[in-house]
Amino acid sequence: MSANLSYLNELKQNGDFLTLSRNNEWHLDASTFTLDNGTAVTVHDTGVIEFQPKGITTKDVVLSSAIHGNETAPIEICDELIKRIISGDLQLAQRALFIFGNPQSINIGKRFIGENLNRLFNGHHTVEGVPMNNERVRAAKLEQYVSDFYYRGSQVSQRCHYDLHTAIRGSKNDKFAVYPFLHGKPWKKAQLQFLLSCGVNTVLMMKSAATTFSYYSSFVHGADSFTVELGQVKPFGENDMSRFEKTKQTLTALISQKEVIYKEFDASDFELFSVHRSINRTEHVFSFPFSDDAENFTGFAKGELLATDGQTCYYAEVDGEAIIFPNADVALGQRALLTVIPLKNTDNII
Ligand SMILES: O=C(O)CCC(=O)N[C@@H](CCC(=O)O)C(=O)O
Ligand SMILES: [Zn+2]
Repeated sequence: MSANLSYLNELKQNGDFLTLSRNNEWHLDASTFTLDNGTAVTVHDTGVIEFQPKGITTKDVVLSSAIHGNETAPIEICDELIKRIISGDLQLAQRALFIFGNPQSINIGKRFIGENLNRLFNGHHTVEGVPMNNERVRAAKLEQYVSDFYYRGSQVSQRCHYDLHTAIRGSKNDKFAVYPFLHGKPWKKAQLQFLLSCGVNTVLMMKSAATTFSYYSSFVHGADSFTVELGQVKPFGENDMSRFEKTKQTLTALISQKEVIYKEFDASDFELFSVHRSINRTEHVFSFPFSDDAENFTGFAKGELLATDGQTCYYAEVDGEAIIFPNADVALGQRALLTVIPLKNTDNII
C-alpha cells in the first residue's frame, strides 16, 4: 500500500472520516474500499466521501456540512452517519456523497479562513484578475466532485443536496431552509414535506441567482437543493443533539430506505416567506440599529431603519419586513442582510 493511503486501515476500523479530514486540511489522496455489505466507499479528497450501495438505487443524495467551519451541529450529524455507514450499522439503499467543506476552518473554529466559501460557487471561485486562495480552489473542486457524483449516477435518479448550516444569531423560527431561486420552476411539496420531517417548517423562497452551494447544485444539476439552517451556531460539545433527532432520523431514512413516505402536504404546517430584498455592504461604515442579539425573523414596521451603509439608510418598505442573517462584518460588496415577507401566492407549489 502506498504510504499516502496508510489511513485506510484506520478509517475502516473507526469510520472517523471527520478526524481524518481535519488532519489533512486541504488534500487527502483518493482511495476506495468495499464494506462487507457490498457498499463501495470512495474517498475522493479530504472531507469528500462517497458511498455506493450494491444494487439499483433511485436517489443521489449530497449531504454537505462545514461549508462554514464553526457550524458544528451539522458536522456532528454527518460524522455520526458516516461512522454508522462504515461500521455496517447503517445499510444504504441510495447513493450518498458526504462533504465536510472546509476542514481547516473546522480546526480553527471559524466561519472561513480567507474568504467565505459559500460566496464562491457557481463559477465565482475563478474570476479573472482575482488571485486564487485555498477556499477558491476548494469551491472549484467541490463543484467537480458534485458534478462527477451526479454524472456517475443513473440519469433517471432523483438528485438532491442538503447543505447543512447553523445560523450566527438565534432565530424566532429555530430551524429554517433557503429554497434557491428556481427560475420560474415550481417549488415541490414533497421537498417541503421532507424538510418538515427534519423539523424544518420555515422556508424562504429566493428570487434571484446566488453564489451558494445549494444554488449551484439546483441550477447546474437540477437537484432538489436547500441550505438548511438547523439552529444557532455552537462550538463542538455545546450542541444539544436532542434538538436534531428528527433531522437525523429523516436523513437516515432518506439514504437507507428505497422509498420514504412523508405526511401529506398541508400549507398550514409551514411558514413560507418570500425574500423581499438583499442589502449588500458597500461601505466600510456599515451598521444596524438593532443589537447583536436581535433574532432572525424579527419584523419591522414600515419606515423603521433596517441598516446604514455609509450615507445610505435602508428603511423597512412594508409592515412586518423581517431580518435574516444580519451581519455587518461581511466583506465589501457582500450580502449583509436579507429581508423576508410572508409568501402570498402558493400556487407555484406542486
Ligand atoms: O447566520 C448567518 O448570518 C449565516 C448563516 C449561513 O451561513 N447562511 C448561509 C445561507 C446561504 C443561502 O442563502 O442559501 C450563508 O450565509 O452562506
Ligand atoms: Zn453557514
